[in-house]
Amino acid sequence: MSDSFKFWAVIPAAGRARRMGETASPKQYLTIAGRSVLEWSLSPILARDDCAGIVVAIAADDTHWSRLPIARDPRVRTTVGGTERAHSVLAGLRTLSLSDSEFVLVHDAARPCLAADELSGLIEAVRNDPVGGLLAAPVVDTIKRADSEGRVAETVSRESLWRALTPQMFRFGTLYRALTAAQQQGVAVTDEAQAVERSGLRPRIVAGRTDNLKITLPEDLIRAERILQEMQSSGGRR
Ligand SMILES: Nc1ccn([C@@H]2O[C@H](COP(=O)(O)OP(=O)(O)OP(=O)(O)O)[C@@H](O)[C@H]2O)c(=O)n1
Ligand SMILES: C[C@](O)(CO)[C@H](O)COP(=O)(O)O
Repeated sequence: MSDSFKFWAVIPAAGRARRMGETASPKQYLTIAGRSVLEWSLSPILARDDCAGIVVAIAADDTHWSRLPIARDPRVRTTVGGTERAHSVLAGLRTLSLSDSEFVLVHDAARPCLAADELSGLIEAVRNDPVGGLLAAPVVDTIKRADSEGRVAETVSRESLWRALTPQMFRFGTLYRALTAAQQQGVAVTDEAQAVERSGLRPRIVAGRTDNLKITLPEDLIRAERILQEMQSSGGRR
């Protein structure tokens, strides 16, 4: 019997990339290893048969998206994002007509190095989970909290600390209600899991790859390009 599991993806791509400084275009549209960051981020998701479709939340004044070849893919639609990442994700959810139990996967447009095996790992670990979950990487550095003078206030135990990555995958009803509640309460959640945690649930942590980096600062572009070139030379998205 064929597996009927399907998920929709929401891709927040409406950011202004302020931490990148002056660039030719917002970071999600910069070209690395021959393709835009955004197209790299979408490609492992579009390569899956269980992806029912993708909603990309773009800025209201975005002039880049329509020039990308992927904009002509019938499985990909766009909507206008919001002032915060969480608002852009919620805008994407609002375009979907899904039952509460259907899954939605959220992946940053600024994470182009997502590997196929890592994506599969999340989906297989979460598709039967009652809450949902996220890719994350264990914290391996010693963590310091700084004081107002830029000196060490304390060393924070890294025991059981993880860095949240994306994708993060939750059932539509759980995520929609959690993000709506956070917005109504004026709470700026920085990932989907935080909103779900605020609703009293505990998302599953799934170990992701440390090279699933988010392009945030200029030096991240070079790192991401090297990772993608290594992926290509080793025969595709691992
Ligand atoms: N209002 C926003 C803010 C961010 N994002 C998206 O969320 C992802 C992660 O956000 P981040 O790395 O912070 O991107 P920016 O907000 O663009 O970066 P900055 O904070 O440096 O401006 C990115 O794909 C970004 O496009 C979004 O869709 N809508
Ligand atoms: C969602 C995220 O990528 C998980 O680490 C991160 O929280 C996004 O933060 P940003 O400040 O919106 O980039």
